[in-house]
Amino acid sequence: MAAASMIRAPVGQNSRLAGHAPGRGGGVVRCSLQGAVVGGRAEWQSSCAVLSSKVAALGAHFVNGHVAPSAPAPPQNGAVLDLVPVSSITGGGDVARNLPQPLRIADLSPAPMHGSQLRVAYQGVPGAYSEKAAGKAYPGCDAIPCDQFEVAFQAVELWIADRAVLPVENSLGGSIHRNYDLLLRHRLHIVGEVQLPVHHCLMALPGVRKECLTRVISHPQALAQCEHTLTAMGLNVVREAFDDTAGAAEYVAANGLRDTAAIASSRAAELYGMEVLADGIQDDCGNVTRFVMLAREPVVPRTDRPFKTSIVFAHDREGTSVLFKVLSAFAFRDISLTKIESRPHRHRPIRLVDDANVGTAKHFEYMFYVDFQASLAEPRAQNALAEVQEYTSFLRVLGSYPMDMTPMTAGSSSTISSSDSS
Ligand SMILES: O=C(O)C(=O)C[C@]1(C(=O)O)C=C[C@@H](O)C=C1
Repeated sequence: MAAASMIRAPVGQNSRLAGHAPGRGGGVVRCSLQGAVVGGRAEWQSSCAVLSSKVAALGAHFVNGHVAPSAPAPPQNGAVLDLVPVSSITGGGDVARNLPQPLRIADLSPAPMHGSQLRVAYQGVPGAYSEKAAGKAYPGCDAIPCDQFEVAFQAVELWIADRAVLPVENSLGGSIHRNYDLLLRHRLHIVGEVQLPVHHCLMALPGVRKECLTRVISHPQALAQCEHTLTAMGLNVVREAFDDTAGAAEYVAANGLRDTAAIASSRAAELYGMEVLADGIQDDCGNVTRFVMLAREPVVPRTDRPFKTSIVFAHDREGTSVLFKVLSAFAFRDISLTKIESRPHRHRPIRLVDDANVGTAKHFEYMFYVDFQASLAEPRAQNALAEVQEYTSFLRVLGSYPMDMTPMTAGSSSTISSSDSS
């Protein structure tokens, strides 16, 4: 897995603060499920095309109450697409270099060609757990570091990367809310999941003793995952949030901070010349983070292996019975839920589109995210979703993808195979 130079957010969006900051406004369309849940590969593909053309045609987000362009920018010549050099066609020259270059079949392919290296965006710097997750999800990939979660989404949307691998939940620290919000705001598809055992080290500059430390910096999730152990170690240190674990190690090393330790992976310690003061400081040895793989195109759901489907929905009716009804639609069909998450959404209108393609902005108190264990190719899942659609005002399928069957135990190193067939 080759390391690439980091993709940063534009000036003004960048920060070295933790990446779990509240998001900004965005909008989402209501996509008709009728087309999306029918069986068969051809129908599935054509319904995806319908959904994406609907999204493209709508082409607007509500941002802070205003309509803003939302369609992802097309790939830019040279910067993103690997085009044939003009000089090889024309013999060179300044004029020729400025001319638009012809698209090739490979440029139109939604997935990289066989044998080419998949570019996978992750948040953090080399040595971050997300980089390791990218390598586990796509062995041999070209992992592209991004300074924020949102930049990883944009890298895929702008064709700078083919996939993004982003953390969504940890067995100790819980959900990574920022990524739930971003899943709704962006239009990428979940095409797989990967579970990564997370083993933290406390590290400092070589020669620094624990007693000299006044501060520990790391990603907020990592700090949360080590909270009890840090206290039990008797360290008199303030905890400070940083963008990512490996970035914290790099920061201590680059600034020669002898009063500050970082919590990060042993690979980060090696990469940035740090000394490990304590190994395995997570509060539970079964500490596991679940990552999702994102792509511009969905995978075709199958029934020959265990699949999971992720949805997000909202309702505008009074009372709690809607949630009860939605959950019962799965329970009656014996479909297990693996995750339920709710996110407040009062201040961000969602754009709903009716059958006549007329859009209206709607405010919902909460967005509900549900993962269930079934493939969208299964009739019981299609029926459950058709029923859910009746109870809700907004429903979107985030993805139907192969489950990572790796047991949730630390130290397990089995590799998942994604049927993200690219
Ligand atoms: O900071 C990193 O190394 C990350 O990859 C991020 C992250 C997260 O967001 O949860 C990933 C895995 C661990 O749970 C801790 C941090």
